[in-house]
Amino acid sequence: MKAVIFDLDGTLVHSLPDIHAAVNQMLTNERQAQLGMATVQSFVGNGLPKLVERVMARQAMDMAQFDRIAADVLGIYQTATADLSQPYLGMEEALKVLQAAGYKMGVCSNKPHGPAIHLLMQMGLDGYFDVVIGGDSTKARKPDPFPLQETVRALGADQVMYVGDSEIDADTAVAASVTFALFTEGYRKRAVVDIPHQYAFANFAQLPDIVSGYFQS
Ligand SMILES: O=C(O)COP(=O)(O)O
Ligand SMILES: [Mg+2]
Repeated sequence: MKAVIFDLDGTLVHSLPDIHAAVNQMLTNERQAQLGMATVQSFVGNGLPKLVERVMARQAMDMAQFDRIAADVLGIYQTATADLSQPYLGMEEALKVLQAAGYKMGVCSNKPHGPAIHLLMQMGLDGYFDVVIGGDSTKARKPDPFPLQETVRALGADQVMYVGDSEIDADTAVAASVTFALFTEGYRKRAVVDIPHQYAFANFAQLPDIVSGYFQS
């Protein structure tokens, strides 16, 4: 069975504006200065605990408060997960084409599972995915291969492509020996040539041909 597995933040959805807003709401609560969108973007990718750690380090906040601050950010984000987020252009159309072509689809994200499900539901995307693995769903987070392997296993897939936007996704695919398609318009930090990938695309209209080309090869 053939499956296409997607990353979420910066791949299916431009979710940064809501993440940014949640971080800044927490910073307001803590009487700290606000952070810009680009700074917060550079902190996204390794999951919520890492994001909070990076924000607190940047603001020289007391790390003894980490658990309370992380819970605060999660609580705020859970109440406004999809207020400002935008689906990438053509993404849902590509999912429709892939679903109609018979591919099974899953999500493997470092975003916590609760907000990941909430975001997919709010965007009307939950019906495309049989399995959603979040950053807190398994014993490990990407770039550890385990969550991706777990997504493959839960889908019951024997042939897989992973689609993601970051070097973390690329490293995960390498570690799991899974073919990787890089969406170049998300939150990557390095140049496209410096990120290991078998396929790259800037427009979701290209994805169905990439997927069918790979599975026919
Ligand atoms: O939550 C993050 O840091 C990144 O989430 P992603 O794995 O869906 O890109
Ligand atoms: Mg991502």
